Amino acid sequence: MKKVKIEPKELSGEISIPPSKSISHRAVIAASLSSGVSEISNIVMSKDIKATCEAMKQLGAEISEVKAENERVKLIIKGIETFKAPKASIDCNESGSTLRFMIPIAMISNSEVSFIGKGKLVERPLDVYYKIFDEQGIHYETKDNKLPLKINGSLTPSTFDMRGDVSSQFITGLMFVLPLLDSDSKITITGELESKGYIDLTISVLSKYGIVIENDDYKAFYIKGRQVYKACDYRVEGDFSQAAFWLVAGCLGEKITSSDLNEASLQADKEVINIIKSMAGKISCEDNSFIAQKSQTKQTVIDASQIPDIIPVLSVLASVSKGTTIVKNGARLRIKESDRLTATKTELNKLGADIKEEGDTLIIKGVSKLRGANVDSWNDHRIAMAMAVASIRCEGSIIIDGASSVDKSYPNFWQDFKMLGGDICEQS
Ligand SMILES: O=C(O)C1=C[C@@H](OP(=O)(O)O)[C@@H](O)[C@H](O)C1
Ligand SMILES: C=C(OP(=O)(O)O)C(=O)O
Repeated sequence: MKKVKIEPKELSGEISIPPSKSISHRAVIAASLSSGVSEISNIVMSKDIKATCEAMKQLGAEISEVKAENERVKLIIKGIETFKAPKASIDCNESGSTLRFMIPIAMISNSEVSFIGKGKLVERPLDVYYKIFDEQGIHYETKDNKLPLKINGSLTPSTFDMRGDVSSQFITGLMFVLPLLDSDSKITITGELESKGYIDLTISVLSKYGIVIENDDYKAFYIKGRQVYKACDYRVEGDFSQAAFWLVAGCLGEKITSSDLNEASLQADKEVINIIKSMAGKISCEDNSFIAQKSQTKQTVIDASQIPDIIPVLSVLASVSKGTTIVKNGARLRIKESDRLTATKTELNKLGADIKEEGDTLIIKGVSKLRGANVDSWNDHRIAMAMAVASIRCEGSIIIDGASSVDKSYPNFWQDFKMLGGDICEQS
């Protein structure tokens, strides 16, 4: 689907939130590294999760899909017995998580491995790994620091000094493999660790598979070598990054209930609840469902450093809230599927929002209404979905180009939008 045209309408109803993409990646990898068979239920085979499954299969995991309800599947994963050398390049498509997680894992095969990808992934930074390869004398080839990347060598247990402000995905990547090395390792973080919640998720999923990582206040992580992954059945909980779209939609329109979320979740983007409440958004919680209702919201200050994925949709809410909202510490938003600071500002301003970018800060002055216009997703799923939510408050129809970018994480997004009453039609 290239373009969608949306006629402004308030949405309402109940939505079963799709499973967490971040947890799905981690569960698929941990099960693939385990001895024995694991069942991972409540998975959506979005493009990113498919890329991770294909990568683990290339290394020797056996993964089969059992159809469950709606678009969800259960994966039966027989863990890798002997690591295989990948026969072809590992295609990470547009998934930063897949690339940063798979690099150290594929190196266990101790053969030459190569990585390819598409879109902005080709240029998303990998320097944190290149520094480690240089320190450990690992041979790698890349042109202008872009994919494709070839690596020949394996990691040695060590103390790894890693920057905390580029992407937490490098730290998660090492956490998958350091337990398998033949002696102990330590990761020390230089600077402040951003996206901490994603590290909590990694440690939590790994612990279910028998792996222990000691966290010394996010400044250092101690990882014993010679640990063994043990197969474990796992049901993936709902995704707060995706729920954010419907929670904002509920505050802009009518009542929307987002179900299948875990009230006690470790997901960083659960913070969306506190942020919307701080903006006077009406959100209540009942039995792991969150109910959002039409609200007159007001300005706030949002620190983007721990929650980069929910900034586009929170900017939609801020655009039609009273007062001026500040989104600060957004530097890492520029190295996602798009430059999310510029994309959010540019596309929402086309709809009549009043957003300025100053350094890595967005200054969002609330306006009383938005207007219809043609906007672009910048091939970023989170921009496409944020624009769809913005349509609720537009005074004319909006056309979103690059609508199929949602397939990266939420292939059923447009069906769900329609199910809640959205008036959309596909355009060629
Ligand atoms: O580990 C993960 O699952 C993720 C970590 C975050 O990235 P950064 O650590 O690069 O901010 C987040 O933006 C991404 O969507 C998923
Ligand atoms: C940035 C994202 O994912 P990734 O880094 O895995 O591409 C995302 O899902 O918004």
